[in-house]
Amino acid sequence: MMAGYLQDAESTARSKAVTVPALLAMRQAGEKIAMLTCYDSSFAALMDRCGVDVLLVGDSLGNVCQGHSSTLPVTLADIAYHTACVARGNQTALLIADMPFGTYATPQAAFDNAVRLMQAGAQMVKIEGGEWLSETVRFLTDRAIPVCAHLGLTPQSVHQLGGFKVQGKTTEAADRLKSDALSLQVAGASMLVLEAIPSALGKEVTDKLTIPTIGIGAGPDCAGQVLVMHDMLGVFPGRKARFVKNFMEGETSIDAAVRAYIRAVKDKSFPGPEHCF
Ligand SMILES: Nc1nc(=O)c2c([nH]1)NC[C@@H]1CN(c3ccc(C(=O)N[C@@H](CCC(=O)O)C(=O)O)cc3)CN21
Ligand SMILES: CC(C)C(=O)C(=O)O
Ligand SMILES: [Mg+2]
Repeated sequence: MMAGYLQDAESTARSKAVTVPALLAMRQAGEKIAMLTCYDSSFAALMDRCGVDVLLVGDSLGNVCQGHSSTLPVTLADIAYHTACVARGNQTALLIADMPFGTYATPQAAFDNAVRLMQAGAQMVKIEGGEWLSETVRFLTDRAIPVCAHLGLTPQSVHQLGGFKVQGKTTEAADRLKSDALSLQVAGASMLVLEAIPSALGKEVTDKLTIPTIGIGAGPDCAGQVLVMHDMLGVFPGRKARFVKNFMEGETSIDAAVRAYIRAVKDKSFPGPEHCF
Protein backbone atom coordinates (compact mmCIF):
# COMPACT_ATOMS: atom_id res chain seq x y z
CA MET A 1 0.00 0.00 0.00
CA MET A 2 1.07 3.53 -0.74
CA ALA A 3 1.99 5.75 2.18
CA GLY A 4 -0.46 8.63 2.64
CA TYR A 5 2.10 11.37 2.18
CA LEU A 6 2.91 10.09 -1.32
CA GLN A 7 -0.64 10.12 -2.59
CA ASP A 8 -0.67 13.78 -3.61
CA ALA A 9 2.17 13.35 -6.10
CA GLU A 10 1.33 14.42 -9.63
CA SER A 11 -0.11 11.41 -11.33
CA THR A 12 -0.82 10.19 -14.82
CA ALA A 13 -1.33 6.82 -13.23
CA ARG A 14 -2.77 3.80 -14.96
CA SER A 15 -6.19 2.96 -13.60
CA LYS A 16 -5.61 -0.79 -13.76
CA ALA A 17 -2.80 -2.91 -12.38
CA VAL A 18 -0.43 -4.59 -14.86
CA THR A 19 -0.95 -8.36 -14.72
CA VAL A 20 0.71 -11.38 -16.32
CA PRO A 21 -2.14 -11.80 -18.87
CA ALA A 22 -1.95 -8.04 -19.60
CA LEU A 23 1.73 -8.37 -20.53
CA LEU A 24 0.91 -11.25 -22.89
CA ALA A 25 -1.83 -9.09 -24.46
CA MET A 26 0.68 -6.23 -24.90
CA ARG A 27 3.02 -8.57 -26.73
CA GLN A 28 0.17 -9.80 -28.94
CA ALA A 29 -0.90 -6.22 -29.68
CA GLY A 30 2.68 -5.22 -30.52
CA GLU A 31 2.91 -2.70 -27.67
CA LYS A 32 6.46 -2.70 -26.32
CA ILE A 33 6.87 -3.44 -22.60
CA ALA A 34 8.97 -0.95 -20.60
CA MET A 35 10.74 -2.46 -17.59
CA LEU A 36 13.26 -0.90 -15.17
CA THR A 37 15.06 -2.15 -12.12
CA CYS A 38 14.01 -0.53 -8.85
CA TYR A 39 15.28 -0.91 -5.32
CA ASP A 40 13.33 1.44 -3.05
CA SER A 41 9.92 2.89 -2.31
CA SER A 42 10.42 6.47 -3.56
CA PHE A 43 11.73 5.37 -6.96
CA ALA A 44 8.96 2.76 -7.19
CA ALA A 45 6.33 5.48 -6.71
CA LEU A 46 8.07 7.68 -9.29
CA MET A 47 8.44 4.93 -11.90
CA ASP A 48 4.89 3.68 -11.42
CA ARG A 49 3.53 7.22 -11.79
CA CYS A 50 5.53 7.64 -15.01
CA GLY A 51 3.97 4.46 -16.44
CA VAL A 52 6.76 1.86 -16.26
CA ASP A 53 5.01 -1.47 -16.94
CA VAL A 54 7.29 -3.76 -14.92
CA LEU A 55 9.59 -3.12 -11.94
CA LEU A 56 12.41 -5.59 -11.31
CA VAL A 57 14.15 -5.84 -7.95
CA GLY A 58 17.34 -6.99 -9.63
CA ASP A 59 20.27 -8.68 -7.97
CA SER A 60 22.20 -5.91 -9.77
CA LEU A 61 21.59 -4.20 -6.42
CA GLY A 62 24.79 -6.02 -5.46
CA ASN A 63 26.61 -3.72 -7.90
CA VAL A 64 24.61 -0.50 -7.77
CA CYS A 65 23.52 -0.40 -4.09
CA GLN A 66 26.14 -2.49 -2.32
CA GLY A 67 29.24 -1.72 -4.40
CA HIS A 68 30.20 -5.32 -5.16
CA SER A 69 31.74 -6.24 -8.51
CA SER A 70 29.31 -9.10 -9.13
CA THR A 71 25.83 -10.22 -8.11
CA LEU A 72 27.08 -13.31 -6.27
CA PRO A 73 27.19 -11.80 -2.73
CA VAL A 74 23.51 -10.79 -2.83
CA THR A 75 21.35 -12.76 -0.36
CA LEU A 76 17.69 -13.74 -0.25
CA ALA A 77 17.26 -11.39 2.73
CA ASP A 78 18.66 -8.50 0.64
CA ILE A 79 16.19 -9.12 -2.20
CA ALA A 80 13.28 -9.67 0.22
CA TYR A 81 14.08 -6.36 1.97
CA HIS A 82 14.27 -4.34 -1.28
CA THR A 83 11.17 -6.09 -2.66
CA ALA A 84 9.18 -5.05 0.42
CA CYS A 85 10.46 -1.46 0.01
CA VAL A 86 9.50 -1.33 -3.68
CA ALA A 87 6.11 -2.94 -3.03
CA ARG A 88 5.19 -0.15 -0.59
CA GLY A 89 5.82 2.55 -3.21
CA ASN A 90 4.34 0.76 -6.20
CA GLN A 91 0.65 0.73 -7.07
CA THR A 92 0.11 -0.74 -10.54
CA ALA A 93 3.36 -1.91 -12.15
CA LEU A 94 4.04 -5.67 -12.14
CA LEU A 95 6.70 -6.42 -9.52
CA ILE A 96 9.35 -9.05 -10.26
CA ALA A 97 12.09 -10.13 -7.84
CA ASP A 98 15.38 -11.74 -8.87
CA MET A 99 16.19 -14.96 -7.06
CA PRO A 100 19.81 -14.61 -5.85
CA PHE A 101 22.72 -16.88 -6.72
CA GLY A 102 22.40 -20.28 -5.05
CA THR A 103 18.76 -19.94 -3.98
CA TYR A 104 17.15 -22.10 -6.69
CA ALA A 105 19.49 -25.10 -7.00
CA THR A 106 16.61 -27.56 -6.52
CA PRO A 107 12.87 -27.18 -7.21
CA GLN A 108 12.02 -27.40 -3.50
CA ALA A 109 14.65 -24.82 -2.49
CA ALA A 110 13.47 -22.55 -5.28
CA PHE A 111 9.88 -22.84 -4.06
CA ASP A 112 10.73 -22.18 -0.40
CA ASN A 113 12.84 -19.15 -1.33
CA ALA A 114 10.38 -17.82 -3.92
CA VAL A 115 7.61 -17.93 -1.28
CA ARG A 116 9.62 -15.48 0.83
CA LEU A 117 9.91 -13.07 -2.12
CA MET A 118 6.21 -13.40 -2.99
CA GLN A 119 5.34 -12.72 0.66
CA ALA A 120 7.53 -9.59 0.48
CA GLY A 121 5.36 -8.37 -2.41
CA ALA A 122 6.79 -9.88 -5.61
CA GLN A 123 4.27 -11.01 -8.23
CA MET A 124 6.79 -13.06 -10.21
CA VAL A 125 10.33 -14.33 -9.63
CA LYS A 126 13.23 -14.39 -12.09
CA ILE A 127 15.84 -17.15 -12.38
CA GLU A 128 18.94 -17.41 -14.58
CA GLY A 129 19.51 -20.50 -16.69
CA GLY A 130 18.36 -22.82 -19.45
CA GLU A 131 16.85 -26.26 -19.88
CA TRP A 132 18.21 -27.47 -16.50
CA LEU A 133 15.66 -25.14 -14.86
CA SER A 134 12.62 -26.56 -16.67
CA GLU A 135 11.65 -28.80 -13.76
CA THR A 136 11.99 -25.84 -11.37
CA VAL A 137 9.87 -23.58 -13.60
CA ARG A 138 7.17 -26.29 -13.69
CA PHE A 139 7.40 -26.81 -9.91
CA LEU A 140 6.95 -23.07 -9.20
CA THR A 141 4.23 -22.39 -11.78
CA ASP A 142 2.23 -25.46 -10.61
CA ARG A 143 2.30 -23.82 -7.16
CA ALA A 144 1.06 -20.39 -8.33
CA ILE A 145 4.42 -18.62 -8.62
CA PRO A 146 4.82 -16.94 -12.03
CA VAL A 147 8.34 -17.26 -13.40
CA CYS A 148 10.48 -15.05 -15.61
CA ALA A 149 13.48 -16.90 -17.10
CA HIS A 150 16.79 -15.20 -18.01
CA LEU A 151 19.11 -16.40 -20.82
CA GLY A 152 22.20 -15.14 -22.64
CA LEU A 153 24.62 -13.25 -20.42
CA THR A 154 23.52 -14.57 -17.04
CA PRO A 155 25.61 -12.56 -14.54
CA GLN A 156 25.36 -15.18 -11.76
CA SER A 157 27.40 -17.47 -14.08
CA VAL A 158 30.18 -14.90 -14.58
CA HIS A 159 32.87 -17.30 -13.32
CA GLN A 160 31.76 -19.99 -15.77
CA LEU A 161 31.33 -17.54 -18.64
CA GLY A 162 34.77 -16.00 -17.99
CA GLY A 163 33.48 -12.43 -17.82
CA PHE A 164 30.57 -10.26 -18.89
CA LYS A 165 30.68 -11.27 -22.56
CA VAL A 166 28.18 -11.37 -25.38
CA GLN A 167 26.57 -14.84 -25.62
CA GLY A 168 25.04 -16.88 -28.45
CA LYS A 169 27.58 -15.87 -31.07
CA THR A 170 28.29 -19.32 -32.56
CA THR A 171 25.67 -21.41 -34.36
CA GLU A 172 25.88 -24.04 -31.60
CA ALA A 173 25.43 -21.47 -28.82
CA ALA A 174 22.54 -19.81 -30.66
CA ASP A 175 20.82 -23.18 -31.25
CA ARG A 176 21.27 -24.06 -27.59
CA LEU A 177 19.79 -20.75 -26.48
CA LYS A 178 16.77 -21.20 -28.77
CA SER A 179 16.06 -24.70 -27.46
CA ASP A 180 16.55 -23.51 -23.85
CA ALA A 181 14.05 -20.69 -24.47
CA LEU A 182 11.45 -23.08 -25.86
CA SER A 183 11.94 -25.57 -22.98
CA LEU A 184 11.41 -22.78 -20.43
CA GLN A 185 8.24 -21.58 -22.17
CA VAL A 186 6.88 -25.15 -22.36
CA ALA A 187 7.68 -25.57 -18.64
CA GLY A 188 5.44 -22.59 -17.88
CA ALA A 189 7.62 -19.46 -17.86
CA SER A 190 5.55 -16.27 -18.33
CA MET A 191 8.37 -14.07 -19.54
CA LEU A 192 11.99 -14.30 -20.71
CA VAL A 193 14.83 -11.80 -20.23
CA LEU A 194 17.50 -11.97 -22.96
CA GLU A 195 20.81 -10.29 -22.09
CA ALA A 196 23.76 -9.43 -24.36
CA ILE A 197 23.10 -11.56 -27.44
CA PRO A 198 23.19 -10.68 -31.15
CA SER A 199 20.08 -8.77 -32.31
CA ALA A 200 19.31 -11.42 -34.94
CA LEU A 201 19.16 -14.07 -32.21
CA GLY A 202 16.95 -11.83 -30.05
CA LYS A 203 14.53 -11.61 -32.96
CA GLU A 204 14.65 -15.36 -33.68
CA VAL A 205 13.93 -16.27 -30.05
CA THR A 206 11.12 -13.71 -29.85
CA ASP A 207 9.55 -15.06 -33.07
CA LYS A 208 9.83 -18.64 -31.80
CA LEU A 209 8.02 -17.89 -28.51
CA THR A 210 4.55 -16.65 -27.58
CA ILE A 211 5.54 -15.23 -24.16
CA PRO A 212 7.03 -11.70 -23.97
CA THR A 213 10.81 -11.46 -24.34
CA ILE A 214 12.50 -8.54 -22.56
CA GLY A 215 15.85 -7.49 -23.97
CA ILE A 216 18.92 -5.85 -22.46
CA GLY A 217 21.44 -5.79 -25.27
CA ALA A 218 19.31 -8.25 -27.27
CA GLY A 219 18.18 -5.99 -30.10
CA PRO A 220 15.08 -3.99 -31.00
CA ASP A 221 12.79 -6.93 -31.81
CA CYS A 222 12.20 -8.17 -28.26
CA ALA A 223 8.68 -7.61 -26.89
CA GLY A 224 10.11 -5.21 -24.30
CA GLN A 225 13.29 -3.70 -22.88
CA VAL A 226 14.89 -3.45 -19.45
CA LEU A 227 17.73 -1.31 -18.06
CA VAL A 228 19.28 -0.94 -14.63
CA MET A 229 17.95 2.29 -13.09
CA HIS A 230 21.39 3.61 -12.10
CA ASP A 231 22.61 3.07 -15.69
CA MET A 232 19.68 4.89 -17.32
CA LEU A 233 20.09 7.79 -14.88
CA GLY A 234 23.86 7.92 -15.42
CA VAL A 235 24.72 7.50 -11.74
CA PHE A 236 26.48 4.10 -11.86
CA PRO A 237 30.23 4.77 -11.57
CA GLY A 238 31.35 1.43 -13.03
CA ARG A 239 32.02 0.30 -16.58
CA LYS A 240 29.16 1.07 -18.94
CA ALA A 241 27.94 -1.81 -21.11
CA ARG A 242 27.20 -1.15 -24.79
CA PHE A 243 23.45 -1.58 -24.21
CA VAL A 244 23.28 1.28 -21.68
CA LYS A 245 21.82 4.68 -22.54
CA ASN A 246 21.84 7.62 -20.12
CA PHE A 247 18.31 9.04 -20.36
CA MET A 248 19.17 11.98 -18.07
CA GLU A 249 21.02 13.55 -21.01
CA GLY A 250 18.85 16.39 -22.29
CA GLU A 251 16.41 16.08 -19.37
CA THR A 252 16.17 18.20 -16.24
CA SER A 253 14.51 15.75 -13.84
CA ILE A 254 14.52 12.06 -13.01
CA ASP A 255 10.81 12.01 -13.77
CA ALA A 256 11.46 13.35 -17.29
CA ALA A 257 14.29 10.83 -17.84
CA VAL A 258 12.07 7.89 -16.84
CA ARG A 259 9.31 9.19 -19.13
CA ALA A 260 11.85 9.58 -21.97
CA TYR A 261 12.94 5.96 -21.47
CA ILE A 262 9.35 4.67 -21.57
CA ARG A 263 8.58 6.78 -24.67
CA ALA A 264 11.73 5.55 -26.44
CA VAL A 265 10.89 1.90 -25.71
CA LYS A 266 7.26 2.31 -26.82
CA ASP A 267 8.12 4.20 -30.02
CA LYS A 268 10.98 1.74 -30.73
CA SER A 269 13.67 4.42 -30.90
CA PHE A 270 15.53 2.58 -28.08
CA PRO A 271 17.58 0.46 -28.46
CA GLY A 272 19.40 1.90 -31.46
CA PRO A 273 22.11 0.01 -33.39
CA GLU A 274 24.76 1.58 -31.14
CA HIS A 275 23.23 -0.26 -28.14
CA CYS A 276 23.10 -3.65 -29.87
CA PHE A 277 25.41 -6.58 -30.64
N1 LIG B 1 24.98 -1.32 -13.32
C1 LIG B 1 24.77 -2.54 -13.80
N2 LIG B 1 24.22 -2.69 -15.00
C2 LIG B 1 24.00 -3.92 -15.52
O1 LIG B 1 23.46 -4.01 -16.64
C3 LIG B 1 24.35 -5.06 -14.74
C4 LIG B 1 24.91 -4.84 -13.47
N3 LIG B 1 25.11 -3.60 -13.03
N4 LIG B 1 25.26 -5.88 -12.67
C5 LIG B 1 24.90 -7.23 -13.06
C6 LIG B 1 24.99 -7.38 -14.49
C7 LIG B 1 26.39 -7.28 -15.08
N5 LIG B 1 26.10 -6.85 -16.41
C8 LIG B 1 27.02 -6.54 -17.40
C9 LIG B 1 28.24 -5.99 -17.10
C10 LIG B 1 29.14 -5.64 -18.10
C11 LIG B 1 28.83 -5.87 -19.43
C12 LIG B 1 29.81 -5.51 -20.49
O2 LIG B 1 30.67 -4.70 -20.27
N6 LIG B 1 29.68 -6.07 -21.69
C13 LIG B 1 30.55 -5.74 -22.84
C14 LIG B 1 30.51 -6.90 -23.80
C15 LIG B 1 31.89 -7.38 -24.16
C16 LIG B 1 31.84 -8.32 -25.34
O3 LIG B 1 31.88 -7.80 -26.48
O4 LIG B 1 31.71 -9.54 -25.18
C17 LIG B 1 30.02 -4.51 -23.56
O5 LIG B 1 30.77 -3.90 -24.30
O6 LIG B 1 28.84 -4.16 -23.39
C18 LIG B 1 27.62 -6.44 -19.74
C19 LIG B 1 26.71 -6.76 -18.73
C20 LIG B 1 24.68 -6.62 -16.56
N7 LIG B 1 24.22 -6.38 -15.21
C1 LIG C 1 19.52 -6.37 -15.72
C2 LIG C 1 18.40 -7.18 -15.18
C3 LIG C 1 17.79 -8.04 -16.24
C4 LIG C 1 18.79 -7.97 -13.96
O1 LIG C 1 18.76 -9.18 -13.93
C5 LIG C 1 19.22 -7.23 -12.78
O2 LIG C 1 19.09 -5.99 -12.72
O3 LIG C 1 19.69 -7.88 -11.84
MG1 LIG D 1 19.67 -9.96 -12.17
